[in-house]
Amino acid sequence: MKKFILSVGYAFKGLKHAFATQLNFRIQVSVALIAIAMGLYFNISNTEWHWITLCIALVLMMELFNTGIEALVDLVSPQYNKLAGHVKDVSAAAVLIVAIFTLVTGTIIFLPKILSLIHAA
Ligand SMILES: Nc1ncnc2c1ncn2[C@@H]1O[C@H](COP(=O)(O)OP(=O)(O)OP(=O)(O)O)[C@@H](O)[C@H]1O
Repeated sequence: MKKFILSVGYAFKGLKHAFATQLNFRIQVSVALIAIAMGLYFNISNTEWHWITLCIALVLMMELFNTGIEALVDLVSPQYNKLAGHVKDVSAAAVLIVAIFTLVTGTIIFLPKILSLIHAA
């Protein structure tokens, strides 16, 4: 049990480190909070909450993996290395894919609600 609590502590240490050092992670957390506020405002359905929370989890998870991979590349290859560059680029591409998926999902869920709010005004 003590080992489990320690592991959770290390995970929170990682979160704190990513938040303190990564501007992108702070932006993504802010966007996630805005999405949650919009979900509450528009009173979205359970299914829509599932999609929104899935997107939030995927984006934050991919950014954390990307941060870890970047740190590992910098550790093992501080000098310019073509392969090291590829590793970072591919890792960044994974974040991009999830970001596009999130943008599409957010648009499908929120755009009709925003438009009907505008029309009702
Ligand atoms: N050691 C390296 N060898 C070759 N190319 C690299 C190396 N380090 C970085 N690059 C290239 O520069 C790009 C940007 O790298 P960088 O480490 O600045 O990442 P970043 O996405 O700007 O991350 P952050 O700003 O969060 O540190 C990489 O995607 C890669 O193309």
